[in-house]
Amino acid sequence: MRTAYSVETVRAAERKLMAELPEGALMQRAAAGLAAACAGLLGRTSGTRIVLLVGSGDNGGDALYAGARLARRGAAVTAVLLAPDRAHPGGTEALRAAGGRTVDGPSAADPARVMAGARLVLDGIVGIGGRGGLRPDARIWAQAAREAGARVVAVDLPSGVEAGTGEVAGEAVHADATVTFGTYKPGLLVDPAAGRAGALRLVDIGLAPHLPEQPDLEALQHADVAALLPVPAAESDKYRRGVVGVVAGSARYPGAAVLAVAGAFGGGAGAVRYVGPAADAVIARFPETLVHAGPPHKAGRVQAWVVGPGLGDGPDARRALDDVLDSDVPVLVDADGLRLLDGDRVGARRAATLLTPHAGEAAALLGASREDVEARRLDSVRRLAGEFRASVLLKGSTTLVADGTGGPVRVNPTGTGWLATAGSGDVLSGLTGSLLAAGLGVVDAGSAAAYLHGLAARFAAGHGGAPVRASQVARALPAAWRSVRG
Ligand SMILES: NC(=O)C1=CN([C@@H]2O[C@H](COP(=O)(O)OP(=O)(O)OC[C@H]3O[C@@H](n4cnc5c(N)ncnc54)[C@H](OP(=O)(O)O)[C@@H]3O)[C@@H](O)[C@H]2O)[C@@H](O)CC1
Ligand SMILES: [K+]
Repeated sequence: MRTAYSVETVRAAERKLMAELPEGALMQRAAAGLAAACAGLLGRTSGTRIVLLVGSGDNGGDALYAGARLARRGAAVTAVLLAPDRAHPGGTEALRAAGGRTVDGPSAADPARVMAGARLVLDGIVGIGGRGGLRPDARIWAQAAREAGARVVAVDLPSGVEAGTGEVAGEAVHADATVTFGTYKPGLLVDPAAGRAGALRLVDIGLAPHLPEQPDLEALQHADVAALLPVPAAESDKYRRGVVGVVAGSARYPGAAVLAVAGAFGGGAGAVRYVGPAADAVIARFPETLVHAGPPHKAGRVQAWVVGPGLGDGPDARRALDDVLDSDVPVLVDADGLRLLDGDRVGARRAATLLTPHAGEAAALLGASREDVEARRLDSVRRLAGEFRASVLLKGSTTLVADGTGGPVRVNPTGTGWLATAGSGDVLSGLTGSLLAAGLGVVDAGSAAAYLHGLAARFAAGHGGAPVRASQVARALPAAWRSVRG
């Protein structure tokens, strides 16, 4: 599991750790890890041109000390000091002593000339002390770095992103890799900031013992998902494996029912009950489905419900939604179900409720704009969970799952742009419902399902990548299970 902590928590842990260590030791640990990562990336340091972009804080100090280490290995290192009179004094001295040179950033006439021939640029403009996007001087240098074709390695964070939230208020560095210290920060895992970070590398500086047990953010990895997935034992029957009920589809959108049921089978439910007007289409594709035409509560035993995909917004849809919300088993509400949702009814439920909006649906629920939700994903998912007193899975490039009780938010690392296709959300809803029916908690079910779903899309897109349809994502779910369990 990858975990991330807020900036305040990181600062508090750093203070405790620093109190145990000699002055400057922590920065040396960071710089040593950073220099080693850069040397690894370059392969050869001797004679290699490296440019450091150095801001006014300790982030610039890390870059300068790492630059000094690389200069001692034979690299030709130039530090561009963006605030020359406030650049880290010890770091500047160490770099010069190692044979590196410094350039006054704001008064340099031609950034392109400074960058010429650089294979690596270290972004030490700003780290966890940053606020807002890149300032104009920094922007010019970040742009010159990209135009020079150098690999950009961000120190701790890509400069210009909000470390604690993943927001990007203005311009930010686009890094090929980020070397971060002590722990991941939310901005490295949540978009839009995560999309600027490139490949992540964590350098151990001894911070872990000083961090609280509960992180702010968690990202599952293969082994975590494998441990969550239900595997049938010899004595399992369909109820032990979980029966999931799917209330989805309409005369107009029968396909949504088929895709949600496909997802439900892909989640390993012992049985899938379908309730709604698209039974013929469902049976034609999945003859093993148990179909029912009456109200959901008369459908037979169900251990979790999925309601909403392609449901439409007529009176039948509303009745079916309310019927399911009156049940005492976990309920996942998606798509049209979210448009019809009665917040009081959700708040009054005793069993768990999981809302699974995409950004547009989340915006409607929050009375915000879609752009706002996309720009502030972490804040949006937490607000939704708080307002509806429910768990929320916010779909998108970095899908988030919040439980509404202030526990860690889960962020999905397997997402892919290929998933932005009609019907892929229907597959996810069925898949998640299946895991709920098997007895997983809402956050575990949502995050494990998002993980498998992303992986399945990647497998369906294949090596190199090709467009996929939602039904292909569902078909690739067994491969995703095998990959995780193997
Ligand atoms: N603490 C530790 O133990 C360890 C910390 N470590 C390292 O220290 C980093 C944190 O260092 P930090 O606290 O000095 O802050 P930092 O991020 O360098 O920037 C602060 C300065 O930037 C400025 N600034 C603000 N916004 C800006 C913007 N948008 N664009 C441009 N400039 C902007 C602002 O200046 P001002 O607003 O006054 O002009 C402020 O003074 C951390 O990320 C890690 O790399 C490691 O060595 C491990 C041990
Ligand atoms: K940085």
